[in-house]
Amino acid sequence: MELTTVKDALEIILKSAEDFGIEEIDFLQSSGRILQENIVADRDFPPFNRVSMDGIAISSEAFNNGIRSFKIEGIQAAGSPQLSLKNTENCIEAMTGAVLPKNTDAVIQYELLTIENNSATVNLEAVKEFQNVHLKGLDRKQGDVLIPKDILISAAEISVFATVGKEKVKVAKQPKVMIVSTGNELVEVDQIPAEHQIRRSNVYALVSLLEKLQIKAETAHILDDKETLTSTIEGFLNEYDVLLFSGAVSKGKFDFIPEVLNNLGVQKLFHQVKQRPGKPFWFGKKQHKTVFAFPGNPVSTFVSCLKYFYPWYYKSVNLEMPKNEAILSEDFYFKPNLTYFLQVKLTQEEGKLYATPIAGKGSGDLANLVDADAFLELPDDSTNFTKGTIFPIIKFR
Ligand SMILES: Nc1nc2c(c(=O)[nH]1)N[C@H]1C(S)=C(S)[C@@H](COP(=O)(O)OP(=O)(O)OC[C@H]3O[C@@H](n4cnc5c(N)ncnc54)[C@H](O)[C@@H]3O)O[C@H]1N2
Ligand code: MOO
Ligand SMILES: [Mg+2]
Repeated sequence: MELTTVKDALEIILKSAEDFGIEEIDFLQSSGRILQENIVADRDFPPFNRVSMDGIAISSEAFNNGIRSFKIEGIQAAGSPQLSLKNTENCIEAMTGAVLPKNTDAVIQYELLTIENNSATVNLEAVKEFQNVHLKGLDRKQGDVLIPKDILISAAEISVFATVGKEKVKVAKQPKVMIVSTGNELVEVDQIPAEHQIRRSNVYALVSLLEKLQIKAETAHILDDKETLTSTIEGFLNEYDVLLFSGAVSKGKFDFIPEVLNNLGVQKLFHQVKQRPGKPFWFGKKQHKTVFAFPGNPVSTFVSCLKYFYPWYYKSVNLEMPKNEAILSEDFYFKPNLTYFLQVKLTQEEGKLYATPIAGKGSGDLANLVDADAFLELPDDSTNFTKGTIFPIIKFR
Protein backbone atom coordinates (compact mmCIF):
# COMPACT_ATOMS: atom_id res chain seq x y z
CA MET A 1 0.00 0.00 0.00
CA GLU A 2 1.23 3.46 -0.95
CA LEU A 3 2.13 5.58 2.08
CA THR A 4 0.72 9.11 2.33
CA THR A 5 3.42 11.76 2.80
CA VAL A 6 3.36 13.86 5.95
CA LYS A 7 2.67 16.94 3.82
CA ASP A 8 -0.31 15.33 2.06
CA ALA A 9 -1.66 13.91 5.31
CA LEU A 10 -1.60 17.35 6.91
CA GLU A 11 -3.22 18.92 3.86
CA ILE A 12 -6.07 16.40 3.90
CA ILE A 13 -6.56 16.99 7.62
CA LEU A 14 -6.61 20.77 7.27
CA LYS A 15 -9.16 20.51 4.45
CA SER A 16 -11.43 18.62 6.81
CA ALA A 17 -11.47 21.30 9.52
CA GLU A 18 -14.93 21.99 10.97
CA ASP A 19 -16.77 25.04 12.33
CA PHE A 20 -18.23 24.34 15.78
CA GLY A 21 -20.12 27.61 16.07
CA ILE A 22 -20.13 30.22 18.81
CA GLU A 23 -21.07 30.20 22.47
CA GLU A 24 -21.24 32.83 25.18
CA ILE A 25 -19.29 32.12 28.34
CA ASP A 26 -18.28 33.79 31.58
CA PHE A 27 -15.34 36.12 30.83
CA LEU A 28 -13.24 34.60 33.59
CA GLN A 29 -13.54 31.14 32.01
CA SER A 30 -12.39 32.39 28.61
CA SER A 31 -8.60 32.21 28.90
CA GLY A 32 -7.20 30.06 26.07
CA ARG A 33 -10.39 30.34 24.01
CA ILE A 34 -10.80 32.19 20.72
CA LEU A 35 -12.75 35.44 20.81
CA GLN A 36 -15.65 35.64 18.35
CA GLU A 37 -16.69 39.29 18.74
CA ASN A 38 -14.97 42.67 18.64
CA ILE A 39 -14.56 44.21 22.07
CA VAL A 40 -15.33 47.92 21.95
CA ALA A 41 -14.44 50.69 24.42
CA ASP A 42 -17.65 51.55 26.32
CA ARG A 43 -16.13 54.93 27.30
CA ASP A 44 -12.89 56.84 26.83
CA PHE A 45 -9.70 55.34 28.27
CA PRO A 46 -9.09 56.83 30.75
CA PRO A 47 -12.69 57.97 31.22
CA PHE A 48 -11.70 61.26 32.91
CA ASN A 49 -8.56 63.35 33.37
CA ARG A 50 -6.89 61.02 35.85
CA VAL A 51 -4.43 62.21 38.46
CA SER A 52 -1.33 60.01 38.12
CA MET A 53 0.73 61.11 41.16
CA ASP A 54 -0.26 61.77 44.77
CA GLY A 55 0.22 65.50 45.46
CA ILE A 56 -1.51 68.79 44.84
CA ALA A 57 -3.51 69.94 41.83
CA ILE A 58 -2.96 73.56 40.85
CA SER A 59 -3.58 75.95 38.01
CA SER A 60 -0.34 76.14 35.99
CA GLU A 61 -1.26 79.72 35.14
CA ALA A 62 -1.06 80.67 38.83
CA PHE A 63 2.39 79.08 39.02
CA ASN A 64 3.51 80.93 35.89
CA ASN A 65 2.25 84.17 37.47
CA GLY A 66 4.81 83.61 40.24
CA ILE A 67 2.78 81.92 42.96
CA ARG A 68 4.78 79.27 44.89
CA SER A 69 2.69 78.76 48.05
CA PHE A 70 -0.79 77.38 47.57
CA LYS A 71 -3.42 77.29 50.30
CA ILE A 72 -5.06 73.84 50.47
CA GLU A 73 -8.81 74.01 49.78
CA GLY A 74 -9.57 70.31 50.17
CA ILE A 75 -8.71 66.75 49.20
CA GLN A 76 -9.71 65.05 45.94
CA ALA A 77 -9.74 61.33 46.68
CA ALA A 78 -9.96 58.55 44.10
CA GLY A 79 -13.59 57.46 43.95
CA SER A 80 -15.01 60.91 44.83
CA PRO A 81 -16.87 63.15 42.40
CA GLN A 82 -14.88 65.99 40.87
CA LEU A 83 -14.18 68.96 43.20
CA SER A 84 -13.77 72.48 41.92
CA LEU A 85 -10.91 74.80 42.88
CA LYS A 86 -12.63 77.99 44.04
CA ASN A 87 -9.66 80.31 44.11
CA THR A 88 -7.20 79.49 41.30
CA GLU A 89 -4.29 80.69 43.46
CA ASN A 90 -5.04 77.84 45.87
CA CYS A 91 -4.65 74.09 45.43
CA ILE A 92 -6.48 70.83 46.14
CA GLU A 93 -4.63 67.78 47.37
CA ALA A 94 -5.27 65.09 44.78
CA MET A 95 -4.63 61.35 44.87
CA THR A 96 -3.56 58.94 42.12
CA GLY A 97 -6.68 57.67 40.38
CA ALA A 98 -8.78 60.71 41.32
CA VAL A 99 -10.52 63.00 38.83
CA LEU A 100 -8.44 66.12 38.21
CA PRO A 101 -10.32 68.92 40.05
CA LYS A 102 -12.02 71.61 37.99
CA ASN A 103 -9.94 74.76 37.40
CA THR A 104 -6.68 72.86 37.84
CA ASP A 105 -4.40 71.55 35.08
CA ALA A 106 -1.24 70.26 36.76
CA VAL A 107 -0.28 67.98 39.61
CA ILE A 108 2.88 68.31 41.71
CA GLN A 109 3.86 65.23 43.70
CA TYR A 110 4.29 65.35 47.49
CA GLU A 111 8.02 64.69 47.19
CA LEU A 112 8.48 68.16 45.66
CA LEU A 113 6.41 70.04 48.27
CA THR A 114 6.57 71.21 51.83
CA ILE A 115 3.25 71.43 53.58
CA GLU A 116 2.89 73.69 56.60
CA ASN A 117 -0.10 75.46 58.11
CA ASN A 118 -2.45 74.11 55.48
CA SER A 119 -0.34 75.54 52.70
CA ALA A 120 1.83 73.77 50.13
CA THR A 121 5.05 75.41 49.01
CA VAL A 122 6.48 74.34 45.69
CA ASN A 123 10.21 74.25 45.12
CA LEU A 124 10.29 74.02 41.32
CA GLU A 125 11.56 76.06 38.35
CA ALA A 126 8.71 75.21 36.02
CA VAL A 127 5.37 73.46 35.90
CA LYS A 128 4.02 72.05 32.67
CA GLU A 129 0.36 72.05 31.74
CA PHE A 130 -1.14 68.57 32.44
CA GLN A 131 1.98 67.25 34.13
CA ASN A 132 1.13 64.10 36.10
CA VAL A 133 -2.29 63.95 34.47
CA HIS A 134 -3.36 60.96 32.36
CA LEU A 135 -5.63 62.75 29.90
CA LYS A 136 -9.18 61.56 29.17
CA GLY A 137 -9.27 59.42 26.02
CA LEU A 138 -5.48 59.43 25.61
CA ASP A 139 -5.20 55.61 25.43
CA ARG A 140 -8.37 54.77 23.50
CA LYS A 141 -11.58 56.57 22.50
CA GLN A 142 -15.14 55.42 23.23
CA GLY A 143 -16.21 53.12 20.37
CA ASP A 144 -12.64 52.07 19.47
CA VAL A 145 -12.11 48.34 18.93
CA LEU A 146 -9.93 47.33 21.86
CA ILE A 147 -9.69 43.64 20.90
CA PRO A 148 -10.49 42.33 17.42
CA LYS A 149 -12.27 38.99 17.05
CA ASP A 150 -10.41 35.76 16.23
CA ILE A 151 -7.66 36.19 18.80
CA LEU A 152 -6.54 33.78 21.49
CA ILE A 153 -7.67 35.10 24.87
CA SER A 154 -5.09 35.56 27.62
CA ALA A 155 -4.78 37.55 30.85
CA ALA A 156 -4.37 40.84 28.94
CA GLU A 157 -7.75 40.34 27.23
CA ILE A 158 -9.41 39.21 30.49
CA SER A 159 -8.48 42.55 32.10
CA VAL A 160 -9.95 44.45 29.13
CA PHE A 161 -13.20 42.41 29.33
CA ALA A 162 -13.40 43.35 32.99
CA THR A 163 -12.78 47.04 32.42
CA VAL A 164 -15.46 47.36 29.73
CA GLY A 165 -17.96 45.34 31.77
CA LYS A 166 -18.06 42.29 29.46
CA GLU A 167 -19.26 39.66 31.91
CA LYS A 168 -20.06 37.27 29.06
CA VAL A 169 -17.96 36.93 25.93
CA LYS A 170 -18.59 35.18 22.64
CA VAL A 171 -15.99 32.51 21.90
CA ALA A 172 -15.56 29.67 19.42
CA LYS A 173 -17.30 26.53 20.67
CA GLN A 174 -14.94 23.66 21.38
CA PRO A 175 -15.38 20.34 19.60
CA LYS A 176 -16.87 17.52 21.68
CA VAL A 177 -14.08 14.97 21.82
CA MET A 178 -14.03 11.32 22.88
CA ILE A 179 -10.63 9.69 23.43
CA VAL A 180 -10.72 5.92 23.12
CA SER A 181 -8.10 3.37 24.03
CA THR A 182 -8.43 -0.20 22.88
CA GLY A 183 -6.58 -3.34 23.89
CA ASN A 184 -6.99 -6.27 26.25
CA GLU A 185 -3.55 -5.61 27.73
CA LEU A 186 -4.56 -2.27 29.22
CA VAL A 187 -5.66 -1.62 32.79
CA GLU A 188 -6.67 1.55 34.65
CA VAL A 189 -4.17 3.84 36.35
CA ASP A 190 -5.25 2.75 39.84
CA GLN A 191 -4.84 -0.96 39.03
CA ILE A 192 -1.84 -3.21 39.60
CA PRO A 193 -1.14 -4.71 36.16
CA ALA A 194 -0.50 -8.43 35.85
CA GLU A 195 2.77 -9.50 34.25
CA HIS A 196 1.23 -9.36 30.75
CA GLN A 197 -0.60 -6.06 31.22
CA ILE A 198 0.25 -2.34 31.24
CA ARG A 199 -1.61 0.78 32.36
CA ARG A 200 -3.43 2.82 29.72
CA SER A 201 -1.18 5.86 29.56
CA ASN A 202 -1.92 7.10 26.03
CA VAL A 203 -5.42 8.34 26.73
CA TYR A 204 -4.12 10.50 29.55
CA ALA A 205 -1.35 11.92 27.38
CA LEU A 206 -4.10 12.86 24.90
CA VAL A 207 -6.35 14.31 27.61
CA SER A 208 -3.47 16.46 28.76
CA LEU A 209 -2.47 17.56 25.25
CA LEU A 210 -6.09 18.58 24.59
CA GLU A 211 -6.35 20.40 27.90
CA LYS A 212 -3.59 22.68 26.60
CA LEU A 213 -6.12 23.70 23.93
CA GLN A 214 -8.82 24.13 26.58
CA ILE A 215 -10.65 21.08 25.27
CA LYS A 216 -12.14 18.91 28.00
CA ALA A 217 -12.28 15.51 26.37
CA GLU A 218 -13.99 12.40 27.69
CA THR A 219 -12.34 9.00 27.69
CA ALA A 220 -13.36 5.40 27.24
CA HIS A 221 -11.73 2.01 26.96
CA ILE A 222 -12.93 -0.80 24.68
CA LEU A 223 -11.66 -4.38 24.66
CA ASP A 224 -10.42 -6.01 21.44
CA ASP A 225 -13.81 -7.39 20.46
CA LYS A 226 -15.29 -6.43 17.10
CA GLU A 227 -18.91 -6.39 18.20
CA THR A 228 -18.29 -4.34 21.31
CA LEU A 229 -16.09 -1.99 19.32
CA THR A 230 -18.77 -1.59 16.65
CA SER A 231 -21.67 -0.86 18.96
CA THR A 232 -19.70 1.42 21.28
CA ILE A 233 -18.07 3.42 18.49
CA GLU A 234 -21.44 3.77 16.72
CA GLY A 235 -22.75 5.50 19.84
CA PHE A 236 -19.71 7.74 20.05
CA LEU A 237 -20.07 8.76 16.39
CA ASN A 238 -23.57 10.00 17.15
CA GLU A 239 -22.59 11.90 20.25
CA TYR A 240 -19.17 13.45 19.56
CA ASP A 241 -17.63 15.74 16.93
CA VAL A 242 -14.23 14.10 17.12
CA LEU A 243 -13.06 10.62 18.04
CA LEU A 244 -9.40 10.12 18.92
CA PHE A 245 -8.29 6.50 19.01
CA SER A 246 -5.03 5.14 20.23
CA GLY A 247 -4.07 1.66 19.09
CA ALA A 248 -5.37 -1.18 16.92
CA VAL A 249 -4.65 0.42 13.56
CA SER A 250 -1.71 -1.71 12.41
CA LYS A 251 -1.43 -5.22 10.97
CA GLY A 252 -2.18 -7.30 14.09
CA LYS A 253 -4.86 -9.97 14.42
CA PHE A 254 -6.69 -7.72 16.88
CA ASP A 255 -6.15 -4.38 15.14
CA PHE A 256 -9.85 -3.97 14.35
CA ILE A 257 -10.20 -0.19 14.26
CA PRO A 258 -9.90 0.48 10.49
CA GLU A 259 -12.34 -2.32 9.66
CA VAL A 260 -14.85 -1.29 12.32
CA LEU A 261 -14.72 2.36 11.28
CA ASN A 262 -15.21 1.36 7.66
CA ASN A 263 -18.22 -0.81 8.60
CA LEU A 264 -19.72 2.15 10.45
CA GLY A 265 -19.51 4.33 7.34
CA VAL A 266 -16.50 6.41 8.34
CA GLN A 267 -14.73 7.23 5.11
CA LYS A 268 -10.99 6.57 5.18
CA LEU A 269 -9.06 9.61 3.89
CA PHE A 270 -5.71 7.93 4.41
CA HIS A 271 -4.12 5.03 6.27
CA GLN A 272 -0.37 4.83 6.85
CA VAL A 273 1.84 7.87 6.67
CA LYS A 274 5.43 8.09 5.52
CA GLN A 275 6.69 8.85 9.00
CA ARG A 276 8.26 7.42 12.13
CA PRO A 277 6.91 7.17 14.69
CA GLY A 278 3.26 6.92 13.81
CA LYS A 279 3.29 5.17 10.44
CA PRO A 280 0.00 3.22 10.84
CA PHE A 281 -2.01 6.45 11.48
CA TRP A 282 -5.58 6.22 10.08
CA PHE A 283 -7.73 9.29 9.39
CA GLY A 284 -11.32 9.52 8.26
CA LYS A 285 -14.60 11.42 8.18
CA LYS A 286 -18.27 10.66 8.47
CA GLN A 287 -20.08 13.83 7.39
CA HIS A 288 -19.01 16.41 9.98
CA LYS A 289 -17.53 13.83 12.33
CA THR A 290 -13.74 13.56 12.31
CA VAL A 291 -11.82 10.45 13.32
CA PHE A 292 -8.12 10.41 14.17
CA ALA A 293 -6.97 6.83 14.82
CA PHE A 294 -3.41 7.10 16.12
CA PRO A 295 -1.05 4.14 16.37
CA GLY A 296 -0.88 2.66 19.85
CA ASN A 297 2.80 3.03 20.57
CA PRO A 298 2.92 5.88 23.09
CA VAL A 299 5.31 8.18 21.23
CA SER A 300 3.34 7.64 17.99
CA THR A 301 0.11 8.75 19.62
CA PHE A 302 1.84 11.68 21.30
CA VAL A 303 3.56 13.14 18.25
CA SER A 304 0.63 12.47 15.92
CA CYS A 305 -1.71 14.42 18.17
CA LEU A 306 0.68 17.39 18.10
CA LYS A 307 1.42 17.14 14.39
CA TYR A 308 -2.14 16.53 13.16
CA PHE A 309 -4.84 17.16 15.74
CA TYR A 310 -3.39 20.50 16.87
CA PRO A 311 -3.31 22.10 13.38
CA TRP A 312 -6.76 20.66 12.63
CA TYR A 313 -8.09 22.36 15.76
CA TYR A 314 -6.32 25.67 15.00
CA LYS A 315 -7.77 25.65 11.49
CA SER A 316 -11.22 24.80 12.83
CA VAL A 317 -11.23 27.80 15.15
CA ASN A 318 -9.64 30.03 12.51
CA LEU A 319 -6.39 30.65 14.36
CA GLU A 320 -2.86 30.84 12.99
CA MET A 321 -0.81 27.86 14.13
CA PRO A 322 2.46 29.03 15.69
CA LYS A 323 5.47 27.79 13.70
CA ASN A 324 8.81 27.08 15.35
CA GLU A 325 12.22 25.92 14.21
CA ALA A 326 15.53 25.06 15.79
CA ILE A 327 19.13 24.39 14.83
CA LEU A 328 20.33 20.78 14.99
CA SER A 329 23.24 20.83 17.45
CA GLU A 330 24.97 17.62 16.31
CA ASP A 331 25.03 15.41 13.23
CA PHE A 332 22.21 12.87 13.05
CA TYR A 333 21.72 9.86 10.80
CA PHE A 334 18.36 8.30 9.91
CA LYS A 335 18.19 5.87 7.01
CA PRO A 336 14.54 4.94 6.30
CA ASN A 337 12.72 6.87 3.63
CA LEU A 338 10.32 8.34 6.22
CA THR A 339 9.86 11.72 7.87
CA TYR A 340 11.43 11.27 11.28
CA PHE A 341 10.10 13.04 14.34
CA LEU A 342 13.24 13.13 16.43
CA GLN A 343 12.92 13.84 20.14
CA VAL A 344 15.12 16.77 21.12
CA LYS A 345 16.09 18.86 24.10
CA LEU A 346 15.97 22.59 23.39
CA THR A 347 18.51 25.11 24.61
CA GLN A 348 18.84 28.82 23.98
CA GLU A 349 22.27 30.27 23.22
CA GLU A 350 22.89 33.86 22.17
CA GLY A 351 19.29 34.22 21.06
CA LYS A 352 19.36 31.03 18.96
CA LEU A 353 17.40 27.87 19.65
CA TYR A 354 19.37 24.63 19.48
CA ALA A 355 17.96 21.09 19.37
CA THR A 356 19.99 18.25 20.82
CA PRO A 357 18.86 14.73 19.80
CA ILE A 358 17.75 12.35 22.53
CA ALA A 359 16.29 9.71 20.29
CA GLY A 360 15.19 7.18 22.91
CA LYS A 361 14.53 3.48 22.34
CA GLY A 362 11.75 3.78 19.80
CA SER A 363 8.07 4.64 19.84
CA GLY A 364 7.33 2.45 22.86
CA ASP A 365 9.77 4.42 25.03
CA LEU A 366 7.42 6.92 26.63
CA ALA A 367 9.75 7.61 29.56
CA ASN A 368 12.17 9.24 27.12
CA LEU A 369 9.61 12.00 26.44
CA VAL A 370 10.28 13.30 29.93
CA ASP A 371 13.79 14.30 28.83
CA ALA A 372 12.61 15.95 25.59
CA ASP A 373 10.99 19.30 24.89
CA ALA A 374 10.08 18.92 21.25
CA PHE A 375 10.20 16.86 18.07
CA LEU A 376 12.50 17.95 15.28
CA GLU A 377 10.88 17.18 11.92
CA LEU A 378 13.52 15.62 9.66
CA PRO A 379 12.36 15.28 6.03
CA ASP A 380 12.05 11.89 4.30
CA ASP A 381 14.38 12.76 1.41
CA SER A 382 17.69 12.74 3.36
CA THR A 383 19.59 10.39 5.62
CA ASN A 384 22.43 12.57 6.89
CA PHE A 385 21.31 15.58 8.88
CA THR A 386 24.18 17.93 9.56
CA LYS A 387 24.88 19.98 12.63
CA GLY A 388 23.89 23.62 12.15
CA THR A 389 20.91 22.93 9.85
CA ILE A 390 17.54 24.49 10.73
CA PHE A 391 14.46 22.23 10.93
CA PRO A 392 10.85 22.74 11.99
CA ILE A 393 10.07 21.75 15.56
CA ILE A 394 6.90 20.67 17.30
CA LYS A 395 7.15 21.88 20.87
CA PHE A 396 5.25 20.26 23.72
CA ARG A 397 6.68 22.33 26.57
N1 LIG B 1 3.54 -6.30 11.05
C1 LIG B 1 3.60 -5.04 11.43
N2 LIG B 1 3.53 -4.75 12.73
C2 LIG B 1 3.57 -3.51 13.17
C3 LIG B 1 3.71 -2.46 12.24
C4 LIG B 1 3.76 -2.75 10.89
O1 LIG B 1 3.87 -1.87 10.01
N3 LIG B 1 3.69 -4.07 10.51
N4 LIG B 1 3.78 -1.18 12.71
C5 LIG B 1 4.31 -0.99 14.04
C6 LIG B 1 4.15 0.35 14.42
S1 LIG B 1 5.18 1.44 13.65
C7 LIG B 1 3.30 0.75 15.40
S2 LIG B 1 3.30 2.39 15.91
C8 LIG B 1 2.40 -0.16 16.05
C9 LIG B 1 0.97 0.40 16.03
O2 LIG B 1 0.14 -0.51 16.56
P1 LIG B 1 -1.41 -0.34 16.76
O3 LIG B 1 -1.85 1.03 16.40
O4 LIG B 1 -2.07 -1.44 16.12
O5 LIG B 1 -1.52 -0.41 18.34
P2 LIG B 1 -1.68 -1.66 19.29
O6 LIG B 1 -1.32 -2.88 18.52
O7 LIG B 1 -2.99 -1.60 19.91
O8 LIG B 1 -0.58 -1.35 20.34
C10 LIG B 1 0.77 -1.10 20.04
C11 LIG B 1 1.55 -0.91 21.32
O9 LIG B 1 1.08 0.23 22.01
C12 LIG B 1 0.60 -0.11 23.31
N5 LIG B 1 -0.58 0.70 23.62
C13 LIG B 1 -1.72 0.73 22.95
N6 LIG B 1 -2.60 1.56 23.53
C14 LIG B 1 -2.01 2.05 24.61
C15 LIG B 1 -2.40 2.96 25.65
N7 LIG B 1 -3.60 3.54 25.66
N8 LIG B 1 -1.51 3.26 26.60
C16 LIG B 1 -0.29 2.69 26.59
N9 LIG B 1 0.14 1.83 25.64
C17 LIG B 1 -0.70 1.52 24.68
C18 LIG B 1 0.26 -1.57 23.22
O10 LIG B 1 0.26 -2.19 24.46
C19 LIG B 1 1.34 -2.07 22.27
O11 LIG B 1 2.53 -2.31 22.97
O12 LIG B 1 2.37 -1.41 15.43
C20 LIG B 1 3.67 -1.93 15.05
N10 LIG B 1 3.49 -3.23 14.51
O1 MOO C 1 4.79 4.28 13.96
MO1 MOO C 1 5.56 3.17 15.05
O2 MOO C 1 5.41 4.44 16.12
O3 MOO C 1 7.17 3.68 14.37
O4 MOO C 1 6.33 2.26 16.32
MG1 LIG D 1 -1.41 -3.50 16.71
